[in-house]
Parts: sequence; C-alpha cells; structure tokens
Amino acid sequence: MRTDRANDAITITGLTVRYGGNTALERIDYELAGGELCGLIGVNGSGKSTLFKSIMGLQAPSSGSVRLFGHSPAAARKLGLLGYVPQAEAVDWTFPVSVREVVMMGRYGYMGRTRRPGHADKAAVAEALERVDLTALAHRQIGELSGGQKKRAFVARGIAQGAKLMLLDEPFAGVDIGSEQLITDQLRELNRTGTTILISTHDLAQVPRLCSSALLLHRRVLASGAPAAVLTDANLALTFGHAPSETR
Ligand SMILES: Nc1ncnc2c1ncn2[C@@H]1O[C@H](COP(=O)(O)OP(=O)(O)OP(=O)(O)O)[C@@H](O)[C@H]1O
Repeated sequence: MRTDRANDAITITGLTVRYGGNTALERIDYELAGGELCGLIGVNGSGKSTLFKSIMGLQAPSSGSVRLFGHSPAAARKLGLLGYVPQAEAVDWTFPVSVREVVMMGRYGYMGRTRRPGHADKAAVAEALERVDLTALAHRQIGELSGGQKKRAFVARGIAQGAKLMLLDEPFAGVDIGSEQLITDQLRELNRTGTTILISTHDLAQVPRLCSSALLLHRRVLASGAPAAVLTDANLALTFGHAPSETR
C-alpha cells in the first residue's frame, strides 16, 4: 500500500536521470514520510549524489518527477524548506566568506532583498553556531576549517534556516569522531523536533543506530523501509555486489 502522500516529505515518481548515454538513476519510485530520518546507502557511482541533486532541483530529470511537501523542488527551496549539506568536493572552499556568513546564508529567505540581517537572524545564527560548537571559529574563512568543522558549519546553516527537510551527502566522510558525535546529536535533535532527514553514509553500522528507515540504491531502488527489514544479508549483497560504475 502506498503511504499517504499528504504526509510525504519526498515523493519521487518514475525518476530517470541520464548524463549523455549514462543512466545514473532509472525509474526511481520513492516516498519518504514526514518525520523520518532515512539512511541512503549505495556504492560509489550508485547515484546518491544525483538523487540529492534531483531532490534539490539542481539536476533536471530526464523523465519522472520529484515533489517535496507537495511542491516542486524549486518552490520548496524558495520557501526555505530544504537544507543541503553537500559533499566536500562539491564546494568551492576558497570562496571569501566567513563561517558566520555561511550560516547566515540559511537566513536569506527571511531577509528580503537587502539581505541585511535583523536581530532574529543574528540570534538564530548565534544559536546554530553554538549548537555545533563553532562560535569560537565564526570569524574564520570557511576554507580554513577542518573537514568535520566545515560539515558542522553546513549543518548550522540548516539549523539557522529552520529547514523542514535536510539532505546530507556523506556528512561523516573524513570527519573525526568528535565532529561525528556532534553532528549525530544535532541530527537526532532536529529530527525529534520535526525535521525530516535524508543522509547518505558508508557507515552501515550507523544506520540502525541513527535512522528510522533505510534506502538501498544502485541506479534503482533495491530496497527501502525499516532498517531491520532492509539491511538483510541478501539486500546488502545486492547493494555492494555491484562493481562501481565503469563510466566514473
Ligand atoms: N556531471 C556528470 N556527468 C556525467 N556523468 C556523471 C555526472 N555526475 C555523475 N555522473 C555519473 O553518474 C553516475 C552516478 O554518480 P553519482 O555521483 O550520483 O554517484 P554517487 O553514488 O553519489 O557516487 P559517490 O559515492 O562516489 O559520490 C556515475 O556513473 C557517475 O559517473
């Protein structure tokens, strides 16, 4: 039985994404109910980043559709519903902005055209910085932070924004144990207070500990649902038995 679409944070129907002759995602049907914290698992090249970009509206589908809380991705972004923590490689770290300014970007949707932060914006940024323990580094250029601190800055941006759906593309890659703990604590807290979260990770052991659902991907959805039902030996063999895409 299909889930109640009115309650869906993400509804993906028949999504196919091709890069030239290479099919990265093929006929994806997937629904994520509001309030879930879902772990996305797949080998390198299985289409995880493409899925995130499609959800963000940064990658046009070849066919099919993505709806977020009933909106198109572009509309959902405009409404400030989406927070995105991209893979480290996808960010230009030389961009001359401070950590505080990165977090303040989460408030742009509240500011109007002048982008002059008001009292509420400054307070939200200060609180978000505090929650990820970056207050002392707020003045630093973003590229001067460690890998884990950079991830925490992006998580803080999502917190300051009050995003209803947070997408995190491998937030634990190259991150030390302290940052990982801080990020997981914040994700749990955000989820507890109503934020729906989709997080890609290579750390299989973490999924049952952190997530309420799991999604196994290899160009197509291999399995999705409760972690215990999804993370079976047979499904994992299917997920990791695939060689990384040869076109990569
Ligand atoms: N801009 C692009 N142009 C052409 N092919 C691309 C492009 N981006 C991704 N691909 C291809 O699409 C497939 C899926 O890539 P994607 O980056 O979505 O996978 P991934 O699961 O996120 O991989 P990783 O875990 O290594 O980040 C791969 O075969 C990749 O080579």
